[in-house]
Amino acid sequence: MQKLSDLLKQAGYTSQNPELDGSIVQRLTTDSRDCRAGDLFIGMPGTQVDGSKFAAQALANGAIAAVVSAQAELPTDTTGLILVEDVVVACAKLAEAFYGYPAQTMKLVGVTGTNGKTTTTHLVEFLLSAQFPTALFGTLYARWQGHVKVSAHTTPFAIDLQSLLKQAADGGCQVAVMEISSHALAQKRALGCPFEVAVFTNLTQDHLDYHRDLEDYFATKALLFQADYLKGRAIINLDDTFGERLVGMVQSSPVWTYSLTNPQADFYTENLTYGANGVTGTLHTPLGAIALKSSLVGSFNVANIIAAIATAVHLGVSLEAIALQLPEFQSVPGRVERVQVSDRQDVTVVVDYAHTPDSLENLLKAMRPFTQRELICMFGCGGDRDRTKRPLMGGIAARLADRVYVTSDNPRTEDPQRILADIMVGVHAAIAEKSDANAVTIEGDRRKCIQMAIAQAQSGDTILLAGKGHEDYQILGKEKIHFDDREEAQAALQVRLSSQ
Ligand SMILES: CC(=O)N[C@H]1[C@@H](OP(=O)(O)OP(=O)(O)OC[C@H]2O[C@@H](n3ccc(=O)[nH]c3=O)[C@H](O)[C@@H]2O)O[C@H](CO)[C@@H](O)[C@@H]1O[C@H](C)C(=O)N[C@@H](C)C(=O)N[C@H](CCC(=O)O)C(=O)O
Ligand SMILES: Nc1ncnc2c1ncn2[C@@H]1O[C@H](COP(=O)(O)OP(=O)(O)OP(=O)(O)O)[C@@H](O)[C@H]1O
Ligand SMILES: N[C@H](CCC[C@H](N)C(=O)O)C(=O)O
Ligand SMILES: [Mg+2]
Repeated sequence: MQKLSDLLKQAGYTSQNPELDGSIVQRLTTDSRDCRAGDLFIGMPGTQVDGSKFAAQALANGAIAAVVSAQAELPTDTTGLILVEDVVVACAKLAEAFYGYPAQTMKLVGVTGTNGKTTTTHLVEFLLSAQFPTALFGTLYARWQGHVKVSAHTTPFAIDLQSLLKQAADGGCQVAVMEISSHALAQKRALGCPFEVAVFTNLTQDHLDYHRDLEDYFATKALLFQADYLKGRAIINLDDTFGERLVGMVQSSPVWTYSLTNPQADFYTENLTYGANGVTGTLHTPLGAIALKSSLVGSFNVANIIAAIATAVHLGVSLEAIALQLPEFQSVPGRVERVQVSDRQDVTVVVDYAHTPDSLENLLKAMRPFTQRELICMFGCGGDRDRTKRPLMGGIAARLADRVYVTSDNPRTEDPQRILADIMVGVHAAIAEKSDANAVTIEGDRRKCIQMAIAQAQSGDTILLAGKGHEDYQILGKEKIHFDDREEAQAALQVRLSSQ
């Protein structure tokens, strides 16, 4: 809680309503519908509407004042309005001032990239925790020192982010590791956060509903590596072509590169051996080599591991401690998560969050060597999201799996049939290229589809249920219902067992 005039001054703004200067700000909010007495409303620009339009409603609901864009259409009576040039910047500045600049008391690690953020941040949290109390913010949850809050977004909005940082700092955390989405960078959710480490995992197609094209998506991700955000070291994947480009773009910070194979990189691996139960090999680092052993499956996870190790090394964790700890890391919920209900189970079922062409391809390739008989892929694509990735995912599934089940993911407000049809364009094109046409089943009801895929499988098959991973809901229209691939798979496996 702060006096309005003090808060504005700290954030770098001048008071425009002397009669309100003494008012005590109890909360910051960006939703006029949720305003109450003691709130300072911030009218954010959105994809649907400009929040500045709702200043009058916010004030009527009890807000002390409303921060709005100086460019917005203003009412004749401007009582209670605070005009700023850039509301998004103002929101970030007010949020950090309101919560007392919590990021200044911790070391921040930001992980960006299309795939691997959640996995890498979990690995970083795990490797650091023995030495530093560490907070983790990401797609699944914000957690620190025994507190867990389920996330609504991969990167919290500025006000929530600063509030979480404050709670983590008050809880004694010395490090906060967070996923930084491209949406977050575009919307300046983490503006003002000084990152000691910024990690770039990779960039492949996604989010082209939000970004103009891949170059625009890349330019947005690259913002995290500029001096505004990055105060310490950049850690960049040299195996990714955008990563290679990014190395040349980082001007003001030292860079460490990593690679699975390239000895030019600062961190690279050798002699990797993949098994159904994980991977072993050697990791070369600027401080010497260590033995690598992890239960994570797939070469993409080795990339995540190297990125996490480089981060831990930069923050001062010894190579010995890392080599000792790493084999103990179990898994991340919903990432290559096996569903096992009985020793008698004769098929392998894996739930995974692959929801981009690149992740689906990597996952299918990673599962193939451990598939005794056929590799079966069930997936769908989210509605109100990048439509152009759908046929690409259809093509990948049809080419790399023996049998494909196309179903719904989160249709949101789109017609589910249209999403299935978009996917099928890619499936058909891939099948046309091949003489041995794969079996393809289309079933829009995800529950039924999981039941069919598991019931129809043969002993020794691997069934991949992709796209929703940890999600315990399905979004149909504007409604959110409980739905969990893991629970559905367990039930279907029980039915299969009882009929054997
Ligand atoms: C694209 C995007 O990020 N959209 C977010 C944005 O919605 P919007 O731009 O459509 O908002 P809007 O409806 O135009 O409203 C503009 C402003 O007016 C305010 N308003 C609106 C109506 C009203 O009566 N009163 C009022 O005050 C709203 O609270 C808002 O602040 O602002 C909304 C509320 O502030 C967010 O809920 C919404 O996130 C939506 C739910 C979302 O799904 N975002 C996803 C795409 C996202 O951010 N994903 C990333 C990346 C995930 C990944 O890595 O794959 C993430 O970090 O999670
Ligand atoms: N480094 C990687 N490269 C490519 N694919 C990966 C990588 N790491 C994980 N994957 C695949 O991508 C899926 C999502 O991984 P993860 O949740 O770690 O990514 P994310 O970047 O956090 O995704 P989101 O943008 O949805 O938050 C995994 O389930 C796996 O199939
Ligand atoms: N953070 C991603 C998650 C996608 C998960 C998938 N299940 C879907 O709903 O498309 C997004 O908002 O695009
Ligand atoms: Mg994530």
